[in-house]
Amino acid sequence: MARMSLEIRTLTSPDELPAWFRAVAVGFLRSSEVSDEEAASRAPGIELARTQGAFDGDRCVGTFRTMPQQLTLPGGASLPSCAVTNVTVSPTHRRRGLLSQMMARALTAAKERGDAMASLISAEYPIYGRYGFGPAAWIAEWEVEIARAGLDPRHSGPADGGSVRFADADEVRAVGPELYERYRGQPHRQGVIDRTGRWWRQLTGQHRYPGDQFTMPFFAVHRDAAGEAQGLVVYSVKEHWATKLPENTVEVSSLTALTPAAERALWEFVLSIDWVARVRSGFRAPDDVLPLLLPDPRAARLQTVADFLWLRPLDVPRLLESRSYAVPGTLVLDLHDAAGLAGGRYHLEAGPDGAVCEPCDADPDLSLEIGELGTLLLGDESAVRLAALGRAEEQREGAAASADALFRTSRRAWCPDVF
Ligand SMILES: CC(=O)SCCNC(=O)CCNC(=O)[C@H](O)C(C)(C)COP(=O)(O)OP(=O)(O)OC[C@H]1O[C@@H](n2cnc3c(N)ncnc32)[C@H](O)[C@@H]1OP(=O)(O)O
Repeated sequence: MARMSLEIRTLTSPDELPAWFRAVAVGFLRSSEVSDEEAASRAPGIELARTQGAFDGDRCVGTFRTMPQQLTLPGGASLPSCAVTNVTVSPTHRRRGLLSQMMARALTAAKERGDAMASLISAEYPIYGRYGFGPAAWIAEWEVEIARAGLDPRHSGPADGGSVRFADADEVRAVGPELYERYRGQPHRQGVIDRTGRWWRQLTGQHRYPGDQFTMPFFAVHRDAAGEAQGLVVYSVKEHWATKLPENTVEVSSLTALTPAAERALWEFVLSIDWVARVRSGFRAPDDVLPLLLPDPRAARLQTVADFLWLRPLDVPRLLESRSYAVPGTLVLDLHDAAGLAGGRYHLEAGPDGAVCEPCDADPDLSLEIGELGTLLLGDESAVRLAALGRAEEQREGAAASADALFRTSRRAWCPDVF
């Protein structure tokens, strides 16, 4: 049998994109065909220099792409992350190391570029741990049965004296991006990522792919008493009538609120629409307040809890110096990184006023794989739990609890967007 000649390389010409998009569609089991028209409409979102293909002769059998991303850390600062997406290897070429090679190239490039970390949303749990990624933020989804929730349909409107009004696509494009920028800079928004102009154009139907089934969603903006936009909810309605009884479902795709009053007002709004029997929350932070806004929280039934955002540290001092810490403390971390990108021993001196993290030779307090630091970075996992699981090793008794005192956050990390 002739041996295959497999080549992995960065795409060099937009002419290669149609075959590359077809390979993505095949890898994701979507279709074996992507029209040239659709490929052309997807091409402007792609940075060729960050797009890899695996080729068997002239056939594209593997895909891997990265994008620039800003990712918020505890405290509200954000750092550049190398966002990984469109990872596929054709079923005919799997388990021969193609992904491993594309990942190694992408992480090396990200490190050289100065990205502090890499991020992705993992299709399956077991794929990315081997490359130094760890699950850093989880999602939860609820379905609220309105009849059981006990809400008073005569509720008196937003607690801040503001209003909730529908907005059209133009208003959303005018108000949404700035509102969201303020949102992702708030102190407890760790895990939130930036949204591009293209993201907003897609949301509002200004940018559509040929063949997409787009229906304009409903947009409602909450403004406070001074008229300042403080929140935006985006939802669609799944229609169902059961012999003259309305059984419609509101499906929230995004709810962003800058204040607790706006958050409450927008949830109460979507929970009080006539003809609606159920509200699906969409993917939210696992500690979202939604159930507790209901007189009967059990009316919010949990549908999904799952890992979502995975992080791979690339620049440990920058990551640990850029996040916030509620209490003062010091910790020496011994980080193992088989890829040689971010491992080593680091001394962290942290506190509410800032942190210094430097390479050192001191005796370590805690030893762990680099991916476990990805898991701890946003404060969503306990080092004590990782130690109990054998995923972190205490070199000093009590070090895991000290790490938790430093790293854990009062609100849970959340990434609102799929990328
Ligand atoms: C960010 C995103 O885009 S997530 C989307 C990921 N893509 C998909 O899930 C689409 C369907 N799957 C695929 O296309 C491929 O199977 C991929 C991309 C997941 C893996 O590609 P491959 O080229 O087969 O991976 P590769 O051969 O480099 O695997 C390296 C190691 O990871 C393991 N591995 C790869 N995929 C998986 C998996 N899905 N589950 C468990 N282990 C896996 C391999 O067994 C191998 O282990 P080994 O080194 O101990 O032998």
